[in-house]
Amino acid sequence: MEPIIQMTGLGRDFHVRERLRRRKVVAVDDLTVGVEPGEAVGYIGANGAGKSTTIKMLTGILVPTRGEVRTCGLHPVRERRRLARQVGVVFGQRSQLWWDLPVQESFRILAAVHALTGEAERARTGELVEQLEMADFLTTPVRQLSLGQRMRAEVAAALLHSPRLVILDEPTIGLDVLSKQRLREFLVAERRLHGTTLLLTTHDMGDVERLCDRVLVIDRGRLAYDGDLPGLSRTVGAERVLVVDLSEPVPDLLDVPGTRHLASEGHGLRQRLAFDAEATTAARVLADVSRRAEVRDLAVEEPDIEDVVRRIYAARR
Ligand SMILES: Nc1ncnc2c1ncn2[C@@H]1O[C@H](COP(=O)(O)OP(=O)(O)OP(=O)(O)O)[C@@H](O)[C@H]1O
Repeated sequence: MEPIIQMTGLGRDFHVRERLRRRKVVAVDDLTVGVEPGEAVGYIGANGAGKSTTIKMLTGILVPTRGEVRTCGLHPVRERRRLARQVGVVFGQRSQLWWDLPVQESFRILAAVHALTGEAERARTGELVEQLEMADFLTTPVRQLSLGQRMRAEVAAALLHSPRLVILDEPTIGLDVLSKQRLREFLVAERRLHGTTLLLTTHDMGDVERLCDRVLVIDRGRLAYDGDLPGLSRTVGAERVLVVDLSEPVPDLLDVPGTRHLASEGHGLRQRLAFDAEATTAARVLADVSRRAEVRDLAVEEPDIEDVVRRIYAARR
């Protein structure tokens, strides 16, 4: 099958004026990545790493300086209108809704733009209204919506024409826990029902954990990692954490080989020990702890993904 996104040696420079000089900023460099139909890909990186620039090239907003890009088999700049029929884009910070119109009017206009009419329009709008729980604010002008409501309306607007590829730039930024959860559940369902391909940039690792089966890390314009989340943790040797509940309070377990004591609660009844999964195992740490105190319960926590990404950047400096 033809990849839905294919970037080959893709690059984009900007020339910025600094006092009297012009300085070249290489925003994206030598990016070669293919995304297959149906994949859900998290595109992550620090501020200024080049995520938005990549998305703008994928959607035809920016012309690349170097290399090639095909989105849905199309040339994004030259075939931008054809591409718009197959791609839905959500920019967390920018709206494609009409500020003074009720939400449902925006949907009607967008449906007309995409030549979606009659029963097809009713069915798709009905599906989105139900799944994104928008019935209560369909007649409310967009400017009066809460952020969570507006984001749901934005996502519905971008997905009204059932695009094959949905690109989301920071879709959950600023949302409360419940709104985030709703939006994520919707995207998971949309993908399951329609085989939609997702590409999302985010600083929220919860988005990546719950939505994506592949992660691309971009660092200063270049691809730093391409694989799954557990692999990302292994690559940087991130620590896991053993949490032990003990039968009686004991002093902090500071000398368990291969571990770092993180914290104690309840005068030492619960202790948290970080360990490097490459250097030792949870079983070995547990055996050592058991020699010092009776363990009533335990849990092993996976690496904190924020920490993982910080380590990737640090390793490349
Ligand atoms: N229009 C522009 N003119 C000049 N420089 C730009 C322009 N757009 C982006 N850049 C520069 O290109 C680099 C990459 O920016 P980009 O917006 O793609 O990063 P990002 O990963 O999306 O960051 P963020 O997470 O902060 O949104 C940065 O150094 C940025 O300052």
